[in-house]
Amino acid sequence: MAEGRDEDVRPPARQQGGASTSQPTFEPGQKATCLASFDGQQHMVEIIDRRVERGDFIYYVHYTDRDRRLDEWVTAEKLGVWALTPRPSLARADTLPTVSLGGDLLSPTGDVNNLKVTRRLKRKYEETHHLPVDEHGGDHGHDKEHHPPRVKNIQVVEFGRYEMDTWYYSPYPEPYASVNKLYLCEYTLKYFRKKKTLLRHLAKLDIRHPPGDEIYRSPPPPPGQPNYTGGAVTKPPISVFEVDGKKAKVYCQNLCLLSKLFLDHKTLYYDVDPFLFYVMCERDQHGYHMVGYFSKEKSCMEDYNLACILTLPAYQRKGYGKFLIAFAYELSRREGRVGTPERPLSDLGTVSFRSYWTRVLLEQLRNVKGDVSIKEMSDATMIRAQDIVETLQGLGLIKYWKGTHLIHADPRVVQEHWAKYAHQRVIEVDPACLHWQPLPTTTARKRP
Ligand SMILES: CC(=O)SCCNC(=O)CCNC(=O)[C@H](O)C(C)(C)COP(=O)(O)OP(=O)(O)OC[C@H]1O[C@@H](n2cnc3c(N)ncnc32)[C@H](O)[C@@H]1OP(=O)(O)O
Repeated sequence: MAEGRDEDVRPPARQQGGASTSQPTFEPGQKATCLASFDGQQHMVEIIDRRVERGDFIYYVHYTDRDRRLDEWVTAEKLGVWALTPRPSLARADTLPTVSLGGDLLSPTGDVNNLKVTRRLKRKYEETHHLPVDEHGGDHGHDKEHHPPRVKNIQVVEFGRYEMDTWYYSPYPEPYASVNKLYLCEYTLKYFRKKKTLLRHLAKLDIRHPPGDEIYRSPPPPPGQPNYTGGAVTKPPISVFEVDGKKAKVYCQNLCLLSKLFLDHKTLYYDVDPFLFYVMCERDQHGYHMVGYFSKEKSCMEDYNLACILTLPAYQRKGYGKFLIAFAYELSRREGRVGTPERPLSDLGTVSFRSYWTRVLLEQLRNVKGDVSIKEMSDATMIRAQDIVETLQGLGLIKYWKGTHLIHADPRVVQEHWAKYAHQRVIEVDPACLHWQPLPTTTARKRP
């Protein structure tokens, strides 16, 4: 057996920086195990940062098999030394890119015992073992300078009648970036450190909607039905505003700062001129309450019909995300261009688009008589062909034959899949409520 393979990878158990316990200390960048608060189980973590609190270290950890929104500060008692011991799966040649390196084992931090590892091997190892891919490698176009700090700064935002825990770091300017709780105006998206300053701002404010054109307005509830109160009525009155990044620059920049709190891979904050923002609001007697938005490039050489999408956490899992996605495809329909979201998709973005595509395609297949091609499906739904192929592959409704993908929609299989979607709560986009026409060039659009 190669030297070093069986050895535990242990951090130096020494006291540092005034910490007083006998617990081993951990360095930023080190791997450890941690008892996670989200499921009470042990997970592998990377130590991102540490600070001294009441004489002991506390650590900011990233669960390497989970999304960064679960990153958290933990006390040393929750951490354990991560010991690298041989496991059957690690000994398999097909999962070990290091076999060619003289049988030495790549340590979880990416070092091979006394050997140099190529970048490609390190990446392959990280992918095979679901470790975070080296973030300076440019997976999402980030490099060292542009990647934001990884420790969450603002913990809570108050927005309208909701208080929401944040998920990620956002580059709000100082001194706002260092507060625990930020107060936001839900109409202007301006941010405040103190509630009384927000209230003074609201008292002087005479608009109660986003600064753009209301291009979509669903009808009010039928007579006798109470106004939407957050769950009583399945179809809340909804409006969508088109906000131009060039005309309402500060609002759109504030929107990007807010959405960064919930979007890990977002890089756009200040250069908002080339984008239009479609801001979705619930309407009531007090005004228009923003629930989410998506952005779209004014002039896009690719097929992208949506750059970033967000539903604020207080409004998530009510069908608003799929409404926004359907809205983006309705705009594509009016433009006469198929569309697809900009990549990469987040985990929640993937789930939401997959769910939207599946439902729409199953609906098509249920109604179609005889054979249908991918091109016909794409023309009918405005969904890009590649997204159709991948979705139908996942459902087992497509075959690859003589170099071509052929839809093979057995009605029984379609019906089986559809049964899962039939009772879903869907907020439909009503084309009759959308007052929007594209101009021949998408860069300059005339209002209807
Ligand atoms: C191109 C891009 O911008 S990718 C980035 C996407 N945006 C983000 O990740 C920002 C943070 N996330 C969000 O804002 C939201 O989760 C969104 C926009 C992705 C979805 O918004 P929601 O209003 O929750 O969407 P909606 O209620 O329509 O649900 C969509 C699907 O996602 C599922 N879903 C939503 N949240 C969760 C969750 N936390 N866990 C598991 N599934 C979830 C829903 O169950 C639903 O699936 P189903 O149709 O099979 O039941």
